[in-house]
Amino acid sequence: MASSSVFHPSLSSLAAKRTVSYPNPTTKRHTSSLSVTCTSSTFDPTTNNSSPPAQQPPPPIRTRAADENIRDEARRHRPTPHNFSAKYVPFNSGFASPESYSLDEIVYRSRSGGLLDVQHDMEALAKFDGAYWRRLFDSRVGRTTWPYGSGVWSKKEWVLPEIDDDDIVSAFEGNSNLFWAERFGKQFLGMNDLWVKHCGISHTGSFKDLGMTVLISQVNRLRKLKRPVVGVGCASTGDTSAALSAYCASAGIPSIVFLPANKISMAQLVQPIANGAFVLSIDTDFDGCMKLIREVTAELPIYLANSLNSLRLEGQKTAAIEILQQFDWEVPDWVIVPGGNLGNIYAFYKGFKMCQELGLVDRIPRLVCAQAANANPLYLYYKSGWKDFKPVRANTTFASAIQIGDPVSIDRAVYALRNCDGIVEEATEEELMDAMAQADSTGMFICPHTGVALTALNKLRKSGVIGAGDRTVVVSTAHGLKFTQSKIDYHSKAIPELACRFANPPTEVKAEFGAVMDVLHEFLKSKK
Ligand SMILES: Cc1ncc(COP(=O)(O)O)c(C=O)c1O
Ligand SMILES: N[C@@H](CCOP(=O)(O)O)C(=O)O
Repeated sequence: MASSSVFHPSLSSLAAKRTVSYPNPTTKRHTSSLSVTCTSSTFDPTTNNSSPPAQQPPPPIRTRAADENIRDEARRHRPTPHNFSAKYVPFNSGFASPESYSLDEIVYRSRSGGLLDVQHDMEALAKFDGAYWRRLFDSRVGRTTWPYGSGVWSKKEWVLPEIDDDDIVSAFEGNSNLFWAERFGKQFLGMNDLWVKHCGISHTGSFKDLGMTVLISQVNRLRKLKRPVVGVGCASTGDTSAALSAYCASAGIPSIVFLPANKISMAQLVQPIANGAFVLSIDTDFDGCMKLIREVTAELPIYLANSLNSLRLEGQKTAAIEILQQFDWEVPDWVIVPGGNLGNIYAFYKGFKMCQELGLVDRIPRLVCAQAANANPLYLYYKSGWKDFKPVRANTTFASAIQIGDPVSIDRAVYALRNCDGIVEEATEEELMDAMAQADSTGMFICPHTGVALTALNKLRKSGVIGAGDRTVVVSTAHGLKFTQSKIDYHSKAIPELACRFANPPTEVKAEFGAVMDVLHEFLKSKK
């Protein structure tokens, strides 16, 4: 169903609401938003030490001279050398794999044409116990120290351990709020412990910033090493392109974005334009753009920024670590993620799994991947018992950023879901738009993709798979303000195929006291 472009003039003033972060006062388990338990942001691990200093008090907070910037300050405080390292290996083959590549190589696929993964030297990381890592990560939250003020780089040892702080390109992304969706949970789902991880409250308004800071930092390093990278390119449904162009612009690196013509929101289109990217509007869908960018990056010195490039997922996985951190390292029962190209569902799995393997937590949550019914190849595969994967032709959906029929990370997603007893659900256009409207009516302002995730939750609650008391996190992947046209269409009842049951159009009234009083009396009566 096409997103109608009918614009109701009197809806143009619909005001955005802000979500807020607050602790859950009613649950037995104590939780908080990112809490700083230590005072230092300079605490760095060293493998020279055989007994990890888990109980050691944090060193004092750094002070910066008035004429010093945070990069200069970081240079002055070079961290202690360590033995942490990471490299590319064929997906699911482990650190000892005979096939591996340095992260300084330009490589996106294994020799057999399969996916790659960034594999960390887990033995080196495991020399420090879980308490140590928890304490280190907690100590860096809420600081402006370069580069740890970023939610991604505050986990640098687990992301790109070997990159020089000086090469990092960061907008201090991450540390997004995790808020208790009290009214939505109670009113619509009978749940008391429902949370939303708002990855859309971010530099460019989506979770893509988490991965892009890593990829562009590595590109920055490659260019300093004189590797042949003239520009960075991606195919996009609107959010990858926004993040790519912003981080490239910040580093002074040319960016090239392939967008499917007329298939992304106006707000998303203007982002790369404003950031100075070379924008190609191509008469195809996302899958067509993805095919083209893969062909082009094989020929030209343009570095591929889509999540086929496993560097991206190293940043995205930090959202999972952050969720655990925000719950004071307690593990939620469920995490629900909307899926399109399917890198993110694997990134969440990887983040949770690393925390388990390195002893920060003792289990991982069950993951749910939620797809739009109009673009549901993973859902169909899941329903076939993982027997028969077929790419689909993705139909138009209001969840336009996940209108993807041939996801590049299909193998990563299946691996993640099978290893966490995961589930795949789908949402029709009516379901996702109604879920978005209901969530907004409780004070959120979510994107349609989050509507897909909430629909999945609703279905799993109704079938009893997710219990009333289960601690559940819905990942909100983009900011609702990027998708206002879909909300305008819904509240104008301008979508012929949908009933728009929860539309709340403005009441038009004459500029007369009596007329205003009449409508207000009616309104107040209806509220009694
Ligand atoms: C807003 C939004 N939500 C969800 C997704 C799905 O993420 P992934 O492609 O990693 O599955 C995307 C991009 O695809 C997106 O832009
Ligand atoms: N929603 C994405 C689609 C591409 O995903 P990627 O993670 O592979 O870059 C977008 O915004 O472009």
